[in-house]
Amino acid sequence: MIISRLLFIIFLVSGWCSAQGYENKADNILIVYLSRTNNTKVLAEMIHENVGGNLVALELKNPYPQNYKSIVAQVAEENRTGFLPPLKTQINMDKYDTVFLGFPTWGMQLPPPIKSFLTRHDLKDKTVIPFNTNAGYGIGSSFRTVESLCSDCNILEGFSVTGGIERDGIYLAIKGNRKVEVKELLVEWLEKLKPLTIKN
Ligand SMILES: Cc1cc2nc3c(=O)[nH]c(=O)nc-3n(C[C@H](O)[C@H](O)[C@H](O)COP(=O)(O)O)c2cc1C
Repeated sequence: MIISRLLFIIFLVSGWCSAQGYENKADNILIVYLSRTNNTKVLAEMIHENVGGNLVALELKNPYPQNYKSIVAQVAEENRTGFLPPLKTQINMDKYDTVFLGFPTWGMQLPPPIKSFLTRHDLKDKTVIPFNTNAGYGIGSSFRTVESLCSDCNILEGFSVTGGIERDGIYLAIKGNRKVEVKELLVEWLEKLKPLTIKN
């Protein structure tokens, strides 16, 4: 009796997985993201729920200051000088062929740690899919910079939504009804990508 119930559960779960359509590729999918106030992290987790794969938060050797004005000033200086902050997170890219790359907009640009990631990891010939949250001012030059730092990657259509407004004390904004709304948009986007990311 217990065994037949167990078999039934396995049957249901495997049916659900194949309905997602990503099951063959899950081991080859990396979802890597930078997030300070967790909005981008929520998107990363939603993508992970839908496509599986490995979920990795990028960490820095020297974390940014907590204070908003201090981080804004530091990021502006890093962007000005082209400084690439060293990463604590090192990823062996060999086993991945699809990389979901998540980041907030910082100073209307790609955050320096993502520039570090793209510069210090070999993503040649991999499929790269950017996703982003911002305070309502959009992606700025961030997606274009992904393209230029990853010119030998196959970059697919990215996804971007409004997240928090740290400047005004609004930190995690993708929660409650807003989370439900964002999830619908995100699933719609993933459905469009599916034929491009699954190779049989
Ligand atoms: C240093 C810094 C710079 C930012 N610059 C911008 C910006 O130029 N445009 C914008 O729309 N939002 C900007 N933001 C807001 C974040 O993009 C937004 O809050 C995002 O949702 C944060 O994502 P997270 O919660 O994953 O860290 C900035 C935030 C920080 C900390």
